[in-house]
Amino acid sequence: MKPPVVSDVDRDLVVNEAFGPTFQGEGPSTGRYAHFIRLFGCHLSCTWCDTPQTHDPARHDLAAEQRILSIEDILSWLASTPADLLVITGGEPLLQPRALERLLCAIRERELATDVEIETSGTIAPTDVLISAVTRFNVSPKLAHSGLRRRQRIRPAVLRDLAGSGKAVWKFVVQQVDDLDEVQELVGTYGLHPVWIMPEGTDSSTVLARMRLLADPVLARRWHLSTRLHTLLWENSRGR
Ligand SMILES: Nc1nc2[nH]cc(C(=O)O)c2c(=O)[nH]1
Ligand code: SF4
Ligand SMILES: [Mg+2]
Repeated sequence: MKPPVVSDVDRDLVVNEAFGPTFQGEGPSTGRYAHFIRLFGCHLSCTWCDTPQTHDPARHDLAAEQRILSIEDILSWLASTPADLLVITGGEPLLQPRALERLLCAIRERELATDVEIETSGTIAPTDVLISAVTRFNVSPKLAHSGLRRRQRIRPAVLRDLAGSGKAVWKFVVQQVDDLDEVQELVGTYGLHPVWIMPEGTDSSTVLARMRLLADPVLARRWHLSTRLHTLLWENSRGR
């Protein structure tokens, strides 16, 4: 079966799931009451991807995983379930910039969320409208263990744009202590700040074990440590 095409039409978003309330599980806002929109589609293919249902036709029936939602549909959902923090994730949300701009501007106008965060891989530059409409980009540049070639995962101009936006935090997914040297190289080369280290893992025992290994080495580098709160609480459940 041919995979569905993600198009950037202005009035609709191609969505995998919308869910909440739950807690933001990752990064600086961990523990905040939050609603999520998971957009469909990703141009990358990390070996350990935890959301292959957004883009991988070898593992999922993509036609069954995608929903076309109009911006009005999403606004009505938010109006009926007041959001403090709205998190837009994926997949790669920045593949649908125009519709996202319209959504975020309408959310601002109607005051349907206090804060909006976008989770992104740091390989697609955000538009100026998106930069002004979001509270923060949680950017996760991928390391070598993602299995991607360096030129696929590290886009210097995009990293510089995001760093220059003043709205990016850098959340690196790490498997082992040695990965921190690779993070250090990227941080130094592109001037990335602030740095959050998050363990890779989709079950609570892996997340906890890796956090314990990473804690002291992360402190020694004066970086921040993120858990994956939703994984500790609910393992790999969908819609959490
Ligand atoms: N609770 C919760 N927090 C999250 N933070 C980032 C997520 C993601 O999938 O990008 C995520 C997620 O899937 N669930
Ligand atoms: S960038 Fe994110 S959604 Fe895309 S393959 Fe990597 S982990 Fe999965
Ligand atoms: Mg996730």
